[in-house]
Amino acid sequence: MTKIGIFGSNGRMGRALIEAAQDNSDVQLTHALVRDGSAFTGMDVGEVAGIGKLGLVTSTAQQGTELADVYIDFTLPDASIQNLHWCVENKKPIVIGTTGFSKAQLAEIDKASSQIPVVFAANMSVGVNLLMKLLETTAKVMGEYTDIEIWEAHHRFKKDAPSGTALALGQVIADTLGRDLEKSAIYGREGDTGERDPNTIGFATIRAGDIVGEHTAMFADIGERIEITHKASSRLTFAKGAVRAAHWLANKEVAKYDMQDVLGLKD
Ligand SMILES: NC(=O)C1=CN([C@@H]2O[C@H](COP(=O)(O)OP(=O)(O)OC[C@H]3O[C@@H](n4cnc5c(N)ncnc54)[C@H](OP(=O)(O)O)[C@@H]3O)[C@@H](O)[C@H]2O)C=CC1
Ligand SMILES: O=C(O)C1=N[C@H](C(=O)O)C[C@H](O)C1
Repeated sequence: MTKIGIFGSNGRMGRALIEAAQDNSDVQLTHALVRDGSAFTGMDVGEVAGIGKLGLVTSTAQQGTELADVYIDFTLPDASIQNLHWCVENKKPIVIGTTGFSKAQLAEIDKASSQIPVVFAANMSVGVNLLMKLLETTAKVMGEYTDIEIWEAHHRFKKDAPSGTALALGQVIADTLGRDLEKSAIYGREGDTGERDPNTIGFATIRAGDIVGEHTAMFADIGERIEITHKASSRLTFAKGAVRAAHWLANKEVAKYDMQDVLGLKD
């Protein structure tokens, strides 16, 4: 049994993680954190998640360092880095699902991964991680001569764009084709753009209503195109993946892992 802690327990993902932990018999939720001074401090976690009382109340990072074996963080980049430092100080493995990190923050995650085990993935669903494998194959077969476009849609509350998943999909394609994503990426188009440069990878973003998360990668030629799409209809799919990752990470060596490692999808 892995004892897990959740940062940002009152967030959209925090609440889904509480529910997912309840549904997984390999783990026990023993530490549910909220930010210092949060109005949610001291509330029953089940009531925070809307699933009825569970007999555990939320607390802050200061209120215990031995309360869980592995921590899960889906917050915002600055908070995530703060939580990562707390895990390094307390030698706790961490699963990070937050997106939108700056380059400097990504370097901090790399550095922390030489001190504690870290799973870091922009998307914890099985479907998106399988989609990444399909993209490798598609890019190998069609990537050199097709126009590659990635688009994503998310709810109105999302703060970062393009989504971490869209960027990760672009990275898989760029790596497979031996391209530098920073040089190939086009983030939206407007005005007199001229004809399409065949070496670019285009990104488009939709933010609307309560869309949980949708991603499509398109490889378009004259005469045919392939579109590979993933649609998430519940945050529980990400949360279940993250809880599975936390249990998997409990006894792993110090290193940086991703969901492909957790799911055994690496060649
Ligand atoms: N990897 C994956 O599979 C997925 C990743 N995500 C990513 O997870 C992240 C969170 O998404 P979501 O749950 O929708 O976001 P929410 O805004 O609903 O939740 C954010 C949480 O972070 C807390 N938080 C924010 N700032 C701070 C801070 N400075 N100090 C302490 N706590 C803080 C909030 O607390 P408070 O309410 O007090 O501000 C809240 O609990 C995003 O980056 C999103 O892209 C989302 C889904 C799947
Ligand atoms: O903010 C979200 O909600 C999501 N964010 C992740 C991302 O940026 O890729 C994953 C998922 O699509 C939901």
